[in-house]
Order: sequence, then structure tokens, then C-alpha cells
Amino acid sequence: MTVDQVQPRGTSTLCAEGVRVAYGPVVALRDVSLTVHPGEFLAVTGPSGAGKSSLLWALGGALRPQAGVVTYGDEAIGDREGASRAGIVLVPQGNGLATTLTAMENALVPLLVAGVDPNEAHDRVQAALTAVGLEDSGNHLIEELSGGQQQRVAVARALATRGDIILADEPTSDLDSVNRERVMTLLREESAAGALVIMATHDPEAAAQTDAELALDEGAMSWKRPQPHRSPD
Ligand SMILES: Nc1ncnc2c1ncn2[C@@H]1O[C@H](COP(=O)(O)OP(=O)(O)OP(=O)(O)O)[C@@H](O)[C@H]1O
Repeated sequence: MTVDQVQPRGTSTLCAEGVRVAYGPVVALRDVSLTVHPGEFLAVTGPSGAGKSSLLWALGGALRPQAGVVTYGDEAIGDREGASRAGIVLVPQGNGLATTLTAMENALVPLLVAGVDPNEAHDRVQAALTAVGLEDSGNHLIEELSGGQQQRVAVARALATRGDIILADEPTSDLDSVNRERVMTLLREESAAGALVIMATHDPEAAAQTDAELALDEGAMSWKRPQPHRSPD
């Protein structure tokens, strides 16, 4: 996919205010607040168990915080269905693909559910698979693909959906350096076209390619590299 094929995106701001997430006695996020604008590319970093996935899931409506609120524009994000309707796309850690469907089928499902014309959906998915270097793998079952190829299918599925917000949980963790750069370029292109992109990562080189870096440590946040527009604390 080339930059001029990337569609312009929404104009709303994603906000989290005082978000707390706990799993029973385990507190995964403590009082997390952030505001992210269209076109921003944000990295979320921190050690294993720091709360990165929990933050992405809360922002994407996939879990409900015990306290605080997530809003996208004027809309409160309360569940995954509403978030999906609002254009929030999740690339989950471990890719979330159905192993007994093909790569093409996995990426087609969300488009067809959203009512995209089947021919257009097919073209979009083929373009996205080509963009991640898997133009010949559309008819392969997910279980026939390597871990890195599966991860690229998950990225292609998100690209084909053309969401306003892409929440990508360690989207480059299984990739070699060539494919990591390919995926990072695609995510940067999405952000340059106005998508709001938030990526959890353990990879400092990937994090360095974003506009800002939010660090989590035992659920508490700090800005390792502040957002360009953000006033100092
Ligand atoms: N479903 C769950 N049930 C219980 N505890 C959970 C659950 N999901 C996450 N946790 C706990 O919440 C904390 C934060 O987990 P989370 O997956 O958000 O961290 P992470 O930074 O994404 O970790 P990693 O880098 O290993 O993916 C951890 O202590 C984890 O064990």
C-alpha cells in the first residue's frame, strides 16, 4: 500500500481520565490519564506486566475500567462493539486470528460485518496483504503460516479496516528487522494520514520511531518522551 492509498481519518481526540484497571487484587493500571490527537503515533513501553495490554484494552473498549473514563470525541467508550463502531481497531498481542480460516478470510470478516461491499473488501484486504509482503499468502490457513507471518496478517487486517484509531499490542515482536521496518513504515503512514496510532512495545528501536513514549511501571504512567504539544508538568 502506498501513502496515497491511505485514507484520511477522523478528527476526534481519544481521552483517558483517571483510569484504573484491576483483576481481582492485581492492580494493572493506576490513575492513568492521557489525551491523544488524530495523527499522533504513541508508544506505550514498560516491563512485562507493567499494564501495557490492559491500557490498550481499556482504550479499545475490550475491558471496562473500575474507575475513570475513556472517551473518543463526545462518546464514552464502554464496550468493544461501540468502540469498533467508532472506528477503534485492536491488533491484540498474539494476533487474535482464527487459525482455521485463511489469511484473506480473517481480514475480510470485520469488513463484511461492517457492511463493506464484498468486492471492495476483497480489494482492500489484498492491498493490505501486499503491503505487509504477503500478497501470495491470502489463501493459506493461519495455522499454515509462521508466527511472524501471522503477525503481519493481523496488521494487514487492521490496515484493511481503515480505522480512525489503531491500538497495536506488540505488533513487531515476532518480526525480523526487514518486516519490523515494513510494519513500522505502514503504521507511520497511517498516522501521517490522520489515524491515531498507539503501539505497545518492548522494542526501543520501534518506540523511537513514534512521536511520544508513555512508560508504565506497575500500572503507574509517566512520559518518557512527552507528546510534542504537551506542556511540561
Ligand atoms: N486476565 C487477567 N487476570 C488476572 N490478571 C491479569 C489479567 N490480565 C493481566 N493481568 C495482570 O495485570 C498486570 C498487567 O498485565 P498486562 O498484560 O496489562 O501487562 P503488559 O505490560 O502488557 O505485559 P507484557 O509485556 O508481558 O505483555 C500483570 O500483573 C498481569 O499478570
